[in-house]
Amino acid sequence: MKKIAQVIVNIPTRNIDKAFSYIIPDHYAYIDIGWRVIVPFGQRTVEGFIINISDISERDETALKPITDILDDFAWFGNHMLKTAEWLAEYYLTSLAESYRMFIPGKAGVKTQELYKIADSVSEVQLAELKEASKDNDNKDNFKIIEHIYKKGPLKLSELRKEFRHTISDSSLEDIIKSLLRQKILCKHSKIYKSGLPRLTTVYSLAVDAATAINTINATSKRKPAQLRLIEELLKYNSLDSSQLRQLSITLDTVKRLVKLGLIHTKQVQIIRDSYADREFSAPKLKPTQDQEQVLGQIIPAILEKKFKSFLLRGVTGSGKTQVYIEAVRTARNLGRQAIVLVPEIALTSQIVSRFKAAFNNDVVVIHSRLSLGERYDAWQRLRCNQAGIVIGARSAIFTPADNLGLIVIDEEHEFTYKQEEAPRYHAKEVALTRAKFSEAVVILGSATPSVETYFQALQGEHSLVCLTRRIDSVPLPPVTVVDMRNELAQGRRGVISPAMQDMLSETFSKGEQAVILLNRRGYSTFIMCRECGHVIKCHHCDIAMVYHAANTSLRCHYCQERQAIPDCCPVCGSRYIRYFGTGTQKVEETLTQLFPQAKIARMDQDTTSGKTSHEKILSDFAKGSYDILLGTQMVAKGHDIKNVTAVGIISADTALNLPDFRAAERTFSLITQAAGRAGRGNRPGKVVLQTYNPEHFGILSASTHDYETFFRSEIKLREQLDYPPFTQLINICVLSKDNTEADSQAKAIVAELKCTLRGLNHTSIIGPFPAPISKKKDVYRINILLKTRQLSEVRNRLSELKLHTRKGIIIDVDPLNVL
Ligand SMILES: Nc1ncnc2c1ncn2[C@@H]1O[C@H](COP(=O)(O)OP(=O)(O)OP(=O)(O)O)[C@@H](O)[C@H]1O
Ligand SMILES: [Zn+2]
Ligand SMILES: [Zn+2]
Repeated sequence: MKKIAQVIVNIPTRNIDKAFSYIIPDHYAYIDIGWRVIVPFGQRTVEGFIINISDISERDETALKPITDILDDFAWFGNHMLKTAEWLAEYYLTSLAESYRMFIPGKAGVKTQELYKIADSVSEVQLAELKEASKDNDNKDNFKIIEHIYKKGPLKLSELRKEFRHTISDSSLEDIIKSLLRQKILCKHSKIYKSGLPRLTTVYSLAVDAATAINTINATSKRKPAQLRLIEELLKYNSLDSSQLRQLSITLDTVKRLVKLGLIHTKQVQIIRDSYADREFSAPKLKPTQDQEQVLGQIIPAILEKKFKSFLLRGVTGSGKTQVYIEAVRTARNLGRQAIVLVPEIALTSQIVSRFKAAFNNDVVVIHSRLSLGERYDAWQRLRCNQAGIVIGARSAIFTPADNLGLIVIDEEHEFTYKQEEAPRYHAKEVALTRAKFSEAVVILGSATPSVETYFQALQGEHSLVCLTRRIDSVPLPPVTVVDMRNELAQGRRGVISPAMQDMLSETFSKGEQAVILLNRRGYSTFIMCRECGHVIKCHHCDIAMVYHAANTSLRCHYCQERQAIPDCCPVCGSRYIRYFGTGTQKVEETLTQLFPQAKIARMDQDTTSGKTSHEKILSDFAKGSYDILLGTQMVAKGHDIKNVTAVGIISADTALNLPDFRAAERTFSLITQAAGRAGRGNRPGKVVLQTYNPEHFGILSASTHDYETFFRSEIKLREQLDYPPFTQLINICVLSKDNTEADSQAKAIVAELKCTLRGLNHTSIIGPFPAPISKKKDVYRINILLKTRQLSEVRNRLSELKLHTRKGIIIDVDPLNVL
């Protein structure tokens, strides 16, 4: 008996939010839940995912359309992947398609193209009549087009345009096509391409023994030398593909002749691209230290048990967390289970990739943003056919279609990059925990500065807390000298580099050691302010301060890229005292060059690292010792392990403290601790100088002693007093409109709706509406409504009934990390 499939169509519109039913035709009777299929949808043909199968009723048989094609010869979604996708849509209030498609490389398995073809109903006789009619001048162009399509088969509009570009104008071409469609002479035809298809190549090998081949050639051919050489090469290499033939300067003609003679076999084989195949990795084999053994002693049994369990590995900077991950992954692999390792950003973490590559070789697949779609498919293909079992990647790698997942590692779990800032607005940690529950896998969350939420969960027993409290070989953490910049100013020292920092640096360079200097900003000087009236130059489209760029002495908006010249006087009060505020990397670089003319400086910020490999290149050159100083924004503070770095300077520790965000202290603490943690990781002691205007702030104080516990205890008290996460959970609802009053009234209407929907729920409050801190972005006004609740799942249920997320101009962010 026929069956019905419930199919999620892969169309990323927010207003379709259910599955549709299709008949499974007899010839696809074997397909099942989790398969990717092609189905008709309105006028279109689209990709879909089967999420359920049921029996057919008589009524269905006539009412429903059948599935037209399948995309793979296996179920793309394993059971736990389906459940994770379903959870994702429910938790983050997004459409089903938006969440299922996360598991597809490039988010879609097919591409569609509109073609024009002669309608099937048009007969030869009719065509002849049309030809006759075309002798009359008016219809000449019409028939030219029909004839061309008749000859060539279905064509794209662009192909027709190109063909007739000299004879028919674009607009009349379109008019003619429209009229032919109306007359039903032409019809539209959508062609579906599967994307990321395996690449095939032809491989040639000998079909007979060498003597037979040579004898045959000698007997039949004049152009012997080339053919004989081909036989010789085939004897040497066994088989050759077309690119190898090209390298050997053997023409395809030669090959074809021998194929014709039956001397050579041809075979199509799939090429699976491995973008790291040609690179060599080496790292010393490390024997786990006693501390690492003790941590592994808790993690390994859990992996062996093949049950869900999560660990928070809190290990001070340089305590050897990577080696713990490696041993844990080895355990999972020995069981034949797969592992996903998430890192905040591949370009900044090439060291961890190298260590995994050195330990596991080709068993590791690296997924990064520079991979082509084909390469991404291949990476996943390698996993499917067991050529590889370990995936390393940034947050989206959590959606890797691995069927037999045993372990998920999230390194630097506190990093904000694990949250996606577009729909679905997921946090990779939440997805990892959910996916691991469904697949009975172990999760390791690692960090020297765990997020307040994660640490709180661990203390509540949600994750097992395991700790590495010392650096490898008990190397001490670097002492931090705090410089109070207010004192510096009071004593007339206005330089961006204090004498204390200068002393540290000269000492470092005199010993041939290296320094990292962190500046939590970008650009030369950040914004421009009038010293008389306080006016700040802002972007007209985005309501945010324009940033000064010295390179082209202009102002630029970092949201919309709008440029503006620097005004000579204040546009509000006309004062000439309009000056540059703040300090950027370029300015610090100039100062450093003046102070240390011999020092070679590598600058790393968004301006210098827009190129393809710059991040990795700058870091690896610095690691090789090509530079004395690595200077830059946050990105210089992350993850790297360079033994010759003994000094770290933090120039403006507190810029992050002033963000309108309840996590400002946490961000500041972790940034400083991570930066300080780059110093003295080898056998030479490290040193840190930290400049600040808020030396008594608890975040800065505890960072200066690398004291996570103390920081956490103060911070958690504040969170409790103010009823912020982890004591509550937040949902941000952002209303967008080009028209300010429209945005305003819509937001008010939504608040009224929410009040009604959420009535009677305890511990739930609606804050706002209020303009978002960046109240206008690219000419769109933004108004926030913040929900704070201790009953997230109930609030979510009610919001879901309200179907807010399917409305236009509304962004819902569950557990937002950024409400700017
Ligand atoms: N068992 C070991 N024996 C010797 N050296 C080790 C061992 N484990 C790790 N190391 C070395 O210790 C250094 C620090 O390790 P790793 O980079 O993993 O630290 P981490 O905990 O990830 O630090 P961070 O949080 O600062 O990134 C590395 O150079 C690593 O090679
Ligand atoms: Zn002014
Ligand atoms: Zn702008």
